[in-house]
Amino acid sequence: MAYEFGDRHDLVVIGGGPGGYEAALTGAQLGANVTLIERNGVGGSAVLTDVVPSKALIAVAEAATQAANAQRLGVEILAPGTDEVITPDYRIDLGTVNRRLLELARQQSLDMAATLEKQGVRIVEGTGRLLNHHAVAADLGNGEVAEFHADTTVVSVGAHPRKLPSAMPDGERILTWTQLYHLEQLPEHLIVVGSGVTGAEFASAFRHLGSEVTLISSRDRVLPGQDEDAARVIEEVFLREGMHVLSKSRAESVVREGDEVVVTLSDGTTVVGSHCLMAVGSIPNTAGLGLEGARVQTTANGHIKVNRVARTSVPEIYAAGDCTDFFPLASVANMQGRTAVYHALGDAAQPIKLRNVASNIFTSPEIASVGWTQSQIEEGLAQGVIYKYPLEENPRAKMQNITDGFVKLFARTQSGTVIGGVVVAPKASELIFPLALAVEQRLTVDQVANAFAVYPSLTGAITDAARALHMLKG
Ligand SMILES: Cc1cc2nc3c(=O)[nH]c(=O)nc-3n(C[C@H](O)[C@H](O)[C@H](O)COP(=O)(O)OP(=O)(O)OC[C@H]3O[C@@H](n4cnc5c(N)ncnc54)[C@H](O)[C@@H]3O)c2cc1C
Ligand SMILES: NC(=O)c1ccc[n+]([C@@H]2O[C@H](COP(=O)([O-])OP(=O)(O)OC[C@H]3O[C@@H](n4cnc5c(N)ncnc54)[C@H](O)[C@@H]3O)[C@@H](O)[C@H]2O)c1
Repeated sequence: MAYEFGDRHDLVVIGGGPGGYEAALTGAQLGANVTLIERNGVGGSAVLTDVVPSKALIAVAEAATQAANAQRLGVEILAPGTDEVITPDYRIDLGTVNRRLLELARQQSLDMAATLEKQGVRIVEGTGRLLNHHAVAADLGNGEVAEFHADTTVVSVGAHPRKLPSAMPDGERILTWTQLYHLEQLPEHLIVVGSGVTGAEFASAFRHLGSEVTLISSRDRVLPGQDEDAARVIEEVFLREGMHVLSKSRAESVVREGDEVVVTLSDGTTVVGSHCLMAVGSIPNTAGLGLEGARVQTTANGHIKVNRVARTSVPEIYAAGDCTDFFPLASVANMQGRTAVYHALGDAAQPIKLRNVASNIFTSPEIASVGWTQSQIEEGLAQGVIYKYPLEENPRAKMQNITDGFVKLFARTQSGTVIGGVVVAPKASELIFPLALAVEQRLTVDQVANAFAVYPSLTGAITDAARALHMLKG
């Protein structure tokens, strides 16, 4: 039957992570006929191996350190039935912890699949690939292939851990982050190769869980590309907590020798541990997708090029998430998936402003940021002034014995409009939202300062920083 413009729109989504899930849900809500092809589980790597289990593991690490924090505030812990003050020891049963994390992830994946099905989305278990700009195939296993007509296709296939040929993971002692959740026992000595966000988060978590940790950083400091003051705070905390941080050290090879792993650095020195986590970046899952045949353009690294409404070089094909050349965050994947479908189906699509994306690094303390960065301001890419307010001056922080961290605010010279900020604090992920709102809504430092912050509260540090920038408008 000939297709008539205005017929029910066939939307096919390949990949059910944050990008694909949101695209499918939005499509169903807008009345499209939606098919989602997913090969592993709805929720994607974000739910099954990346965000959900890692943040749940970090919650365990935080719980493990609470007794020590309480002691610093003067809480005495007594041996049962005595007045003897003891320093409590703790042990992590990693097998039990991991089973809980995987179950949490599995359940969330099932809940998300159920939500999609309730909205009328057809979920196809299989591996999707583009046939052309109006047709998608799903390999269902056993040689079976299903084909779908697509008025619009959204490709949201994510990425997988990068592996170095000289440091191949064996799933037992040399691991990618997706393999950590099968460990039964806490690594005695975990060597983390790569000090980007993934490496820093796991190094912090495993140190708090009780492992000896060595972090191998190829740059001169951890968290390259992040706010320098923030990275300095984290590195100081890591060192204070007994982590070994090797900077300007590139891992050339990682090999297993019995129950040990040996990491050889580029200067020839070796580091020996019980386990090694490879956190050296990700590769987009775009090989074999039929992109070239469909004339979808990619970058040299295989990321799909998209514009601000997530459209690719082919107007009927959109792409969202880690397989694109945008910022690899679950929140961005979500926004791209939604925006793509709004745009394709003729609803009001807001082009995505990457500058306004709030992000957080779940180390301890956390680092949250939004907007322009200090280095961009210093390079003259944005006109702004910078104010840094140390948390140790904040009354609530003093009460809670928080000594590390700060709130940093960036405001446009003259107008005083908030253009960015960084928060380094426990739960910085919760504190960044007022700054994200200020950046999105172009609030001035005076408007932020005039809002009431609860006294005493850590958000008071945000209004105090905004107040300190008041003179800008003068
Ligand atoms: C350790 C770690 C922690 C992270 N923590 C955070 C965090 O705290 N906050 C945050 O915002 N971001 C975080 N991220 C980033 C986040 O995980 C990604 O940005 C997010 O998963 C991207 O979503 P996506 O939909 O693009 O891809 P994914 O979540 O990877 O989903 C893609 C899906 O596509 C499927 N697929 C692939 N190819 C095909 C095919 N051909 N056919 C059918 N299905 C296919 C896969 O099975 C997968 O289910 C973290 C990343 C890592 C590695
Ligand atoms: N909390 C979060 O939101 C969160 C958490 C994890 C990841 N992510 C997302 O994933 C993205 C990627 O982060 P990532 O840390 O996985 O990858 P990355 O590419 O940012 O970092 C990998 C690091 O490994 C280093 N490296 C590579 N080879 C090495 C070697 N042989 N020896 C030593 N170091 C080596 C690189 O120089 C780099 O600094 C982030 O930008 C972020 O968007 C987000």
